Amino acid sequence: MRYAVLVCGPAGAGKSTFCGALMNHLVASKRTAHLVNLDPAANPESHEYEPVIDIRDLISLEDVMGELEYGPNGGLVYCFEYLLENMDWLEEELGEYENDYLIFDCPGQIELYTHHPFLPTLVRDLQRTGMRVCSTYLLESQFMEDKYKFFSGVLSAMSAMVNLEVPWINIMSKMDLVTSNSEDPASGRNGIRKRKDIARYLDPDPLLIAAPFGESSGDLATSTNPRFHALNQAIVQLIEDHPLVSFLPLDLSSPDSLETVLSHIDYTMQYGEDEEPKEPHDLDEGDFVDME
Ligand SMILES: Nc1nc2c(ncn2[C@@H]2O[C@H](COP(=O)(O)OP(=O)(O)OP(=O)(O)O)[C@@H](O)[C@H]2O)c(=O)[nH]1
Ligand SMILES: [Mg+2]
Repeated sequence: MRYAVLVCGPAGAGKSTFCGALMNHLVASKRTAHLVNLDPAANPESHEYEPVIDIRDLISLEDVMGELEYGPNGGLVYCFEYLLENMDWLEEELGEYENDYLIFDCPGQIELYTHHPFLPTLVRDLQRTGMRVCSTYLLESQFMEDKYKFFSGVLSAMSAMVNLEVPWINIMSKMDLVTSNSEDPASGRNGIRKRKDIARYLDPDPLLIAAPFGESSGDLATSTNPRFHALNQAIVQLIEDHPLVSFLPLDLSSPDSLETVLSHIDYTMQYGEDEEPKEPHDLDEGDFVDME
């Protein structure tokens, strides 16, 4: 059985860093894993591990921009369309990896996750070749500093999730930054200082945007334009009715945190089907203890 873990999320969410950390962790646990780079714009030095398969061997953004005179965004879309037309290239490259765990570092263009057919087509192709696919979606912890930015992140995660129809794990990356913030009483602009506040973001509480929250946030009813109140209310209702998104915290400075995330990934793919299926580590109060 072959396993594919897609690492998705907006630009700069920490996808490539997470891929490297996951590779390190798997190698240290004596498991075979390989990195696949699907980002045509990736800097060759951005990966700690040399990718075994690299979209840049098929097409690179530099060439597209240079030869076809595309701008960076049009160029990226061109690269993915080119890959979709040449999926036999990817299948051939993947053919060498039987019984392996493949980590796909995806590009950070949000369009790819919301409405471009690239990822759904890729997933269907991978599944057709008998791979078990799961996707992770990273949002960085700085999103928690601004409720509106945070909920737009939640909505984009939701949109990507319903678009892809594979087992899905949302990850709040760069949690180490929240820890260092919390040591500084002057920071935590929106009151992300206490454990229970973090919990309201990891398991998004729609009331964060419906009602005033924390001392420093002010009264949202007066701080936002009344024209948006009905929209906010509708978003609150949507998230309340469809609580699809919750986040696993990822703090790369803690090996336990990475292990917890990995155990969830393994569990959703039922990694090692001959073995007893493992329960994922419980995400309990203890996971936040060292964040205080
Ligand atoms: N503090 C902290 N910084 C991180 C962490 N992960 C990534 N970063 C930093 O965030 C920036 C972006 O990280 P990348 O891993 O390149 O993010 P990406 O999602 O691959 O970015 P794109 O491929 O450009 O979309 C880099 O400067 C990293 O050093 C983390 O866990 N903690
Ligand atoms: Mg990257």
